[in-house]
Amino acid sequence: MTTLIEPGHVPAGTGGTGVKRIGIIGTGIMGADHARLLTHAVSGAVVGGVFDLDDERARGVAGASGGAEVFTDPYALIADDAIDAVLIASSDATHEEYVLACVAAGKPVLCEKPLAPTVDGCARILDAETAHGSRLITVGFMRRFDPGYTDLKALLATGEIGAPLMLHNVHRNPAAVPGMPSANLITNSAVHELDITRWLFDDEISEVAVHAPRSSGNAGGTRDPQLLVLTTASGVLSDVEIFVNARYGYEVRCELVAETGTATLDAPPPTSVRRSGLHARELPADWRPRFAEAYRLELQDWIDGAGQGATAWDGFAATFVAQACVKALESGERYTVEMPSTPELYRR
Ligand SMILES: NC(=O)c1ccc[n+]([C@@H]2O[C@H](COP(=O)([O-])OP(=O)(O)OC[C@H]3O[C@@H](n4cnc5c(N)ncnc54)[C@H](O)[C@@H]3O)[C@@H](O)[C@H]2O)c1
Ligand SMILES: O[C@H]1[C@H](O)[C@@H](O)[C@H](O)[C@@H](O)[C@H]1O
Repeated sequence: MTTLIEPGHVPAGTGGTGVKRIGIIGTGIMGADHARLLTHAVSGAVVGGVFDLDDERARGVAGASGGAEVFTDPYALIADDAIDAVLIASSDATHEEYVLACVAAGKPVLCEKPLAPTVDGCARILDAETAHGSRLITVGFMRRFDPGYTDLKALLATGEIGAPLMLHNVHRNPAAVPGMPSANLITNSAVHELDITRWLFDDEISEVAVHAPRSSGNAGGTRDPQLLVLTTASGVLSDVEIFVNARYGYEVRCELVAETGTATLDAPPPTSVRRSGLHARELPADWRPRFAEAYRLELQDWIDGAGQGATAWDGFAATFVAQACVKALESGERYTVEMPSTPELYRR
């Protein structure tokens, strides 16, 4: 039986060892990567159990994690007393049912972003957690732990470059599934920038517009790229270029413009190569190398119960803004975002 935990903390492990046994649901790219980090790079945790609809994947990750139990029923994993906390890394649309089951079992859960792809789904999760009465849910907005973004936030707090005015974000993936719904660029990818904008400025997004040029010939009918223009309640403008078929590599960067200075977040690898008339740096193929340290810090924070991760409210808020952006994309109009007031549970 799990004791009351606050906020989103993983409880002390069973057996008095202090080591927490984590159950992972979804052992694809992210589930496997989190399992690797929990096993080799995070202290105080082991992978205790895994479940995936694809049994072979689950077995592979269990083997690589030192022989974790392979469950055939995800709800049995959640209910198992030997599992102290659950990490959900299955596909977006499945998050809600698993998070709700974790809350019903009183079990801490780290859910990959988005908390749920729809506002209704996020609202049902908020209702369940607020009825439970304490925070169990952490959402995997790992950029909050990325050293580049935390430097930007610390710099703003010093006042050295004055008050923020604009944030220009670039978010590019090499390739997406052909014909992917255009809304996914917002709900699955740009949702990171929606969260980072709220977190960096400690401000709500109050208005959104989305522009799309002609789509790339590589996008298979998806509206790609897109340009989101977000305005915060205090009047900061955050624009997001999201381009998921950029082909050349994975890249996330931004420039913060403030009243007396600017700051650029780039994450070039430390080594550059000069040859054949080129001066080049390699770009990663996906998010794992780019945000490796952020994932490690996010997991360590969760295991330690330090509570710096995004809450279910942050997950709700990001999806709430994402939904307004989807409407803006579809209609070509601007939308005012009327965020509901923050429930008491998340005001502390
Ligand atoms: N924070 C980040 O930077 C980041 C990066 C990539 C993906 N993600 C998120 O992580 C999640 C997983 O993404 P991925 O890239 O690993 O995808 P993936 O397709 O590689 O893996 C998803 C896995 O979930 C399994 N699955 C599907 N439905 C399931 C169900 N009902 N129950 C259990 N397992 C199920 C699939 O078999 C697959 O193995 C997604 O929600 C995605 O948005 C987050
Ligand atoms: O699911 C992934 C993940 O969230 C990455 O962090 C993001 O950069 C990608 O665009 C998205 O497709």
